[in-house]
Amino acid sequence: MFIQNPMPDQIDPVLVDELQGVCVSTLGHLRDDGFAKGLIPNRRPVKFIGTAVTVRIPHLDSTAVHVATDLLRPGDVLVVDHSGDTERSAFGGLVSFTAKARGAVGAVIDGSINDYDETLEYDFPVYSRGFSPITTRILGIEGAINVPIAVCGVVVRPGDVVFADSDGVAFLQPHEAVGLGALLASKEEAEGPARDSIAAGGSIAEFSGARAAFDAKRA
Ligand SMILES: O=C([O-])CC(=O)C(=O)O
Ligand SMILES: [Mg+2]
Repeated sequence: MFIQNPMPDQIDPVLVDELQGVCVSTLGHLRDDGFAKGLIPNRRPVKFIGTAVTVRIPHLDSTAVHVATDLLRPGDVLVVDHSGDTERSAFGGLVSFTAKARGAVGAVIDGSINDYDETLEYDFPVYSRGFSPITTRILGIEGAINVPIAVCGVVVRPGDVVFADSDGVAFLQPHEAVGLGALLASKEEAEGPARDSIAAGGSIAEFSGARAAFDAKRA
């Protein structure tokens, strides 16, 4: 059976701009949930922020990936739940070429990819579990587009914010991203004076609070 829900509203371009200026790992200093643990990028440095268009496929059939890829809009990110399969790739050169041609800013595949060199040639950023030369087929068995999916144990809804850079991928609901760029920027800006102080002989442990926390429980 196939499901195709409408394309999600795209995230506010202001949120995209705000998150462009900050690091995913700065969010990782503040929370543990929502990260796609275990995925690697096809290249570094990498940075993309966009709207999740979700796809779930079974192990062997990538029919829904091809259909969804045609629907991508500028600013979208293709996010694929391959139902736990890593032996077969459902994402290769032609899919990345099409995604890029539609204006998508990246892809996040909870599965393997193929045509690795081609993805680089098209300069299309893809996070995945790795690489496989064995691919899916167009079998018309089943798949779902724009439904909630699981990516590395994280629930991703169509329209979620995909926040990716060289350190990894975070998924946020749009309301969680409001004001987040400013919060992360203020945290990063605080490191400027810390660097100046450390360069002059100051202490990272004083800056971070580690010295005080350590001493408070020192045996
Ligand atoms: O077609 C596929 O499913 C994967 C592939 O090789 C491509 O995208 O070029
Ligand atoms: Mg191919």
